[in-house]
Amino acid sequence: MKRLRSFWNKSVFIKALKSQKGLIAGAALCMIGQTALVLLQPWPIRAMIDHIVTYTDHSGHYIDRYSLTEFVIASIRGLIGQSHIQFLFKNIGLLALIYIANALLLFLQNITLARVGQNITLDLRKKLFNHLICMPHSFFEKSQTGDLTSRITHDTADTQAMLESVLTVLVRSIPTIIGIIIITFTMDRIYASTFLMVIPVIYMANLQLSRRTKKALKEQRRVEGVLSSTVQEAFSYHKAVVCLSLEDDLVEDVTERGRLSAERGVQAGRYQGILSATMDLTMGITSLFILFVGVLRIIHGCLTVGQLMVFLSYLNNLFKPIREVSKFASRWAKSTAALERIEELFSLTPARMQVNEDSGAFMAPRFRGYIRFHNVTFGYDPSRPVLKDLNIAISAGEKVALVGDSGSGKSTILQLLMRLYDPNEGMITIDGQDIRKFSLNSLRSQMAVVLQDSYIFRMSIKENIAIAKPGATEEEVVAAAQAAGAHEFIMKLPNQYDTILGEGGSGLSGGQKRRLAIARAFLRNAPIVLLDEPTVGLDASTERQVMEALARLTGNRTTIMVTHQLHTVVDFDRIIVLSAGKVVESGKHQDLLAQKGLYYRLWQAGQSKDSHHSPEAMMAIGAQKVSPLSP
Ligand SMILES: Nc1ncnc2c1ncn2[C@@H]1O[C@H](COP(=O)(O)OP(=O)(O)OP(=O)(O)O)[C@@H](O)[C@H]1O
Repeated sequence: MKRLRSFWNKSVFIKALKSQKGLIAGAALCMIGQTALVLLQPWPIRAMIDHIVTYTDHSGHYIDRYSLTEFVIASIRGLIGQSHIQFLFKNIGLLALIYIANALLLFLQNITLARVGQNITLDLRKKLFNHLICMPHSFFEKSQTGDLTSRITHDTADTQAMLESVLTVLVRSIPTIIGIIIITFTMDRIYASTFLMVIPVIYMANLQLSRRTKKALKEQRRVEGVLSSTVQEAFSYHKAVVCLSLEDDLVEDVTERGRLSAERGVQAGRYQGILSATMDLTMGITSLFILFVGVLRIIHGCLTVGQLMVFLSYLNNLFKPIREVSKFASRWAKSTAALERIEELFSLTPARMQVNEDSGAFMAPRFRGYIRFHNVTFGYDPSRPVLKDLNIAISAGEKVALVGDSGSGKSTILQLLMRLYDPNEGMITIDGQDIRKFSLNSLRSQMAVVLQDSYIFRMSIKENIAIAKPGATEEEVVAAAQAAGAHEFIMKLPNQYDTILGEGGSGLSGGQKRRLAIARAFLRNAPIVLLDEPTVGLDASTERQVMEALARLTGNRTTIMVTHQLHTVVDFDRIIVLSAGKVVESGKHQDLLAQKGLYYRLWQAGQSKDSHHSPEAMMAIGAQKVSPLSP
């Protein structure tokens, strides 16, 4: 009960439902109306039949008396004047009204349910995406993107079925079945008992066959899921497929899975065929049974012919609600499974993932760029700190390199500065103000970031650059590309700035992608520049071009660059050397080399890869010429 109450109060789905209560009530009213009409429907028929049986001569003598014209005239007279066939018009009119009202209610119910379903799906998708996109990167590293996508697209849509089946069963099917039972019992208790016997027969036949059909369909979907992953993988890794000559194997694999899927499809089709044939047969046999017992009841004088018609009509109307009830369990299971998968994601908000904006957060003023880490301790898992009691001060306009062993916490420092995470202890300030006081947007928009992966989206070059500054003009985009040294290669592309880039920037070289990222950073015109391995993986000449562009970008902005390529930062104002989350050395390149500590060893290790930059040689020639990032 407690769990249910907590679900009721906290569930995102229930909240979405509550926001649609007006429309849901509307759909429920339509269903209630339909239930009443289904129960009413046989009564005019009963009235007509009993009237005919009681008052009409059905010996057959009069059949030849009327010609067609006389028949039409007599009917019209009956309609306009007092006549014994008035009852016919009255009841047929009533039936017509029932059918029209039923059609109208069905139409209203369908459009209302479609609207509610779509609103709920939209609401869930929006909230879920919003929730997930704010998760830290580590979450996506651990999750399967395909699974997350499926939860946002399919599971949110499956919850629609839940609402529809609950409403249908509670408001239409069960009340219809109960209504029919009550009415038939008030008419003829004995006959109604035989009538009651057929309900479990229809229910069980339906349940058994739907289960088997569902199982076959589920198996088919599973095989198709594997098939689509294989196809997706083959297309995504097409280059590897060609290089490893995997085409024939893949064709065989896809054909085999396709064959399995087709087999399951045929099996499901067979069950569906058996299901509908069995349902038709059950319906026929139960109708015969009801007819047989009904005629006996008439012969015994316990029932009128009209009442028998009511029973037969109700029997006909019983099949649909029973079918709906028997399908309910499986629909409910499917929808609740989808809902659980959605709620599971919403519940993923451990404290360490939360970077909340203070209620009193304000727009940060334009930064000068004085950054300080005050006794910062942080761990992705707080019990295992990555940074320990870290103190760093970076003056406005200073260029600082963060170097050190792999895993020493360099990139984490940048992430804390961008507030992707908050320190477990200590504080980070910019221009003397705790960064938690600023609104996240005003903080992050004052940082230009260039990472080793340039994150090129599937859109035009122009749009790819302009995302750094919403509303940027074409002139601004071109100026940023020029400053980043990207303009020349862009102009050589077939559609220049309008060239649509492939997924992940396919079609561009690593250096070109990096320059697009720098163009974005230029456009942002931020006082703080954060660079995380911006030249990794580039050849010497491309690296030089990228470093030249970066030198223009950093200008007199506060710059923090994380790198393992020490020769790119030799002329930085300061190099901070980290080891196991602590600052172990700090100073200029030459001084650090002279200390012969960790930096010296890292430098040496780097030089063994590139003999041109031996420490001695560097000390001799001076760093100034090596790095284009010289002020
Ligand atoms: N999202 C994360 N979740 C959990 N642990 C993480 C996460 N990101 C990094 N770490 C861990 O934190 C430590 C520091 O990582 P960080 O990326 O800051 O180091 P780094 O010095 O930049 O390393 P590298 O030079 O290899 O890029 C590493 O042990 C890493 O495994």
